[in-house]
Amino acid sequence: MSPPASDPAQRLTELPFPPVTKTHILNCSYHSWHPRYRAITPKARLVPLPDAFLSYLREDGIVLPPDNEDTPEWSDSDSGIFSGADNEGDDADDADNYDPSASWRDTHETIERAIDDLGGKVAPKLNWSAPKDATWMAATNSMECRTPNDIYLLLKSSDFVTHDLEHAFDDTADEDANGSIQDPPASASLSVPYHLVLRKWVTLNPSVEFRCFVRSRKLIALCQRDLNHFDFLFKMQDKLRQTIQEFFDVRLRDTFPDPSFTFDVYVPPPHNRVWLIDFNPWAQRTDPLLFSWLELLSLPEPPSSNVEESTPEKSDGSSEYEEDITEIFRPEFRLVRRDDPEAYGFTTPQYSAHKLPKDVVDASRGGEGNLREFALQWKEAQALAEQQKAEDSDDD
Ligand SMILES: Nc1ncnc2c1ncn2[C@@H]1O[C@H](COP(=O)(O)OP(=O)(O)OP(=O)(O)O)[C@@H](O)[C@H]1O
Repeated sequence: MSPPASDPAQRLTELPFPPVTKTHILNCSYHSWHPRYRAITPKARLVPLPDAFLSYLREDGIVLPPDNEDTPEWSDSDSGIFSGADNEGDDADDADNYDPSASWRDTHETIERAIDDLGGKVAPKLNWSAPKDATWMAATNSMECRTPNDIYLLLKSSDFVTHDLEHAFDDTADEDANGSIQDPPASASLSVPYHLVLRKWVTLNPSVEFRCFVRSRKLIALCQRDLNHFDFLFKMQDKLRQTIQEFFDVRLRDTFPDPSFTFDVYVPPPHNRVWLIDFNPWAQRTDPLLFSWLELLSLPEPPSSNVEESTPEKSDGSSEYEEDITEIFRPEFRLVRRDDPEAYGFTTPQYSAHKLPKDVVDASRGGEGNLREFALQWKEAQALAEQQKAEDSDDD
């Protein structure tokens, strides 16, 4: 679940969302739904996270535990981002001895074992969000992680993960014992059972990832997740829609705790098996991709039986042509057409708002290593500026 995309036009409109509660958000947390849907998700391990690990994630700067097997690929104590095993000089002696994982060693070891169990390569996420916005920090330029340190680097660099940690219950209401809506208690975020989700790494083809929208237990719409044009999808649109509809009817419609939600799926060739990737709440914070929330809230709903009730009757009460004139509701399935990317204004890469300003990146050209180092320093400068601002406002 990424932080809400800013859509000023939509923010100006009061959207008629039903209240979103803490329970709705928790129902979409991987640790809540995974036990029920384990058989239809890619193989994964969940590691419960102790407070000490959460404090580590929340700390400024990126200090990685000593990596005893390899020399760390990059280290720079001046940038505030380094591996504890690779520093020289007086100041660095302290860093040499410093192991941030000392207070959560068990967790570190559990993560190591889980990576092994999953074949040596994993895609990490927290309860709701994957660090998709931080892949530029990784040597692989992807979310593929082979060591615990690969995972910590991605998690600590990601704004999406920070959103899970600090803002999971933003804009939610809570129900009291009588079922009426209240403001959430200030300490709400303390009660999240945080988990690290490690999914066995599979090379997914982004063209066959889809987001599906469910209102009142009816699948009303679906669309691509990757916003590029893929010609071949148009030929198989009906088959994909039918496969996903059947998957929803059999697996999710009556089992997900909320009546309205979104889910993401992967439908690899030959497109007759569906993998569940994720759930998101029926809320403005979920990216509606090729739809707008206003559309999703007002799209017509299918009749309950999926059958048009107005079949004319013969005098004996039967309806001879019922089969022929029955209308089957089909959820609206949007694909990106050839000219859409420009028309919709999404030619900029996804998540770019969470990366660095283009000028800054351009100015730092000169090899991937330099760019990464420059980016790290830039992040640290930003953190220092924030800290200075906070101190200045305290002085006032
Ligand atoms: N097992 C896996 N191996 C490799 N890549 C994966 C795996 N599972 C998911 N991915 C990729 O990671 C992407 C993000 O995963 P996921 O949807 O769980 O993250 P998210 O943060 O919840 O996303 P959103 O905010 O869009 O809901 C997926 O679109 C998919 O491309």
